[in-house]
Amino acid sequence: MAVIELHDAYIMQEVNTVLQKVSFRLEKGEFAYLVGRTGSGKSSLLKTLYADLPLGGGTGTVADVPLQRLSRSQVPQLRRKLGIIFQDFQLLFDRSVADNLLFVLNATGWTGKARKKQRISEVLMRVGLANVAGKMPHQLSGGEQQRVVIARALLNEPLLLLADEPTGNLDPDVADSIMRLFVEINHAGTAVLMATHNYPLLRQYPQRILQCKDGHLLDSATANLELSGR
Ligand SMILES: Nc1ncnc2c1ncn2[C@@H]1O[C@H](COP(=O)(O)OP(=O)(O)OP(=O)(O)O)[C@@H](O)[C@H]1O
Repeated sequence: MAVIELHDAYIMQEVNTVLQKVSFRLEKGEFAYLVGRTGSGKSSLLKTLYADLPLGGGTGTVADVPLQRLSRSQVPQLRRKLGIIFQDFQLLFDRSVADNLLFVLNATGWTGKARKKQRISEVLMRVGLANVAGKMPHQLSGGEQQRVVIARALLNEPLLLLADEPTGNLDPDVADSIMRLFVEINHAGTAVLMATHNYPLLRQYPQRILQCKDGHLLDSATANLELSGR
């Protein structure tokens, strides 16, 4: 079963085509990196997959939701099936870690105080942060904050995690531990598509690679990629 299936898809920023004729499938439980020089279209592709940008042409399905002609009301339905780890989705700094997570549970229709509390401890435990629920985000290190962002993405047991540079701005040891967390989550059955510039991690944890290049998406599953430089 595919969690992402694009066929001749056009990835657009307003009237400009960023990527053309993009076709690939990501299967349930699969892991793939998304690489490419700065400005090559990685974020635009991810944004199209979670319906922040409209599909410019072709067809696409993410977690069984068709992307073409998606109505506003279907966007939350799609996003509930995804975990999104993106610069645009940072923690709310005016409330505690638990309240950040609660905010998402409330927005996605969870009910029952005890159930919500239970789910919050489960996801924090899952990312190795059992004791931070009452802390404010600014009391945490960058790596801990990123773990909370990952915990938040796991709240609704997503089929697919979309991550944009989740190890950016972290020192190498912390980046490595975040990467191991992604591998663990993936082994538990969640598909992962991760945009990254972190070539050492890519070599250390080899996986399928999708590369944005010259307006096209290349796939290590079907082509030899040249990955020198950014
Ligand atoms: N909000 C926007 N409006 C118009 N054009 C945009 C917008 N965001 C990005 N673009 C353009 O779309 C193209 C692809 O950008 P995108 O952010 O997808 O690249 P990227 O591969 O994610 O880059 P980076 O590695 O720097 O994050 C670039 O030419 C960029 O200038």
